[in-house]
Amino acid sequence: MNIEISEIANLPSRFGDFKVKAFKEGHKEHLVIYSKNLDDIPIVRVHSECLTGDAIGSLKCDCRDQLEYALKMANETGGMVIYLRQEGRDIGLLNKVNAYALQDQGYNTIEANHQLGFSADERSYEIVTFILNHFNIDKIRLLTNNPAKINSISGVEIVERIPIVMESNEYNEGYLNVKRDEMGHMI
Ligand SMILES: Nc1nc2c(ncn2[C@@H]2O[C@H](COP(=O)(O)OP(=O)(O)OP(=O)(O)O)[C@@H](O)[C@H]2O)c(=O)[nH]1
Ligand SMILES: [Zn+2]
Repeated sequence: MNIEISEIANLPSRFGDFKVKAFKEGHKEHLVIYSKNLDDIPIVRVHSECLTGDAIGSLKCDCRDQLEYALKMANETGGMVIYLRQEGRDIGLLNKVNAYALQDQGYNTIEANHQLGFSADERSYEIVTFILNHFNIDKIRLLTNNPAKINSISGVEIVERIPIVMESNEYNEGYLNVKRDEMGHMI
């Protein structure tokens, strides 16, 4: 894996004063956002890109609420958000919009991926191990509800899982139910 690594920069934000570092992996550019006070066993959120939720405020998912929650927590108690450019569980933005179009016709989030020829979740997390090693972090407390994410992160010890359960709304209720019932999410 050939990874280009940026300098460290300050990033004052509406959620607090952070430091950021970018990691370029092929055509994907990931961002690590972290507080100045990082514990030996830091709280880490591994967040996959969701342009529709994170930037546009879509109500179809819980991504933006989770991102804001994680950034607030990182600011208040110390921690790191690893923002991975794996849009749409790594099927990409165009395919995710096509998946949403299928969802408009009644397919659920998994069925829509399958209709397009993808598995339910195409993501991988090798870069997370690389990033944590780079920061000399070998133990983390991971903010997630997703058992597949816990199983896929290797090379570092996850000493604790911290739930990140957001309130549902009428648009994302079905999506969250599928995550719980078919993807094993602990919500
Ligand atoms: N293909 C597809 N991707 C979606 C859909 N809704 C949200 N996503 C993507 O799902 C991903 C959500 O990732 P995370 O925020 O890391 O959350 P997670 O894997 O569900 O697990 P948690 O850590 O428990 O939040 C993002 O990449 C979103 O773009 C959908 O209906 N179809
Ligand atoms: Zn989302």
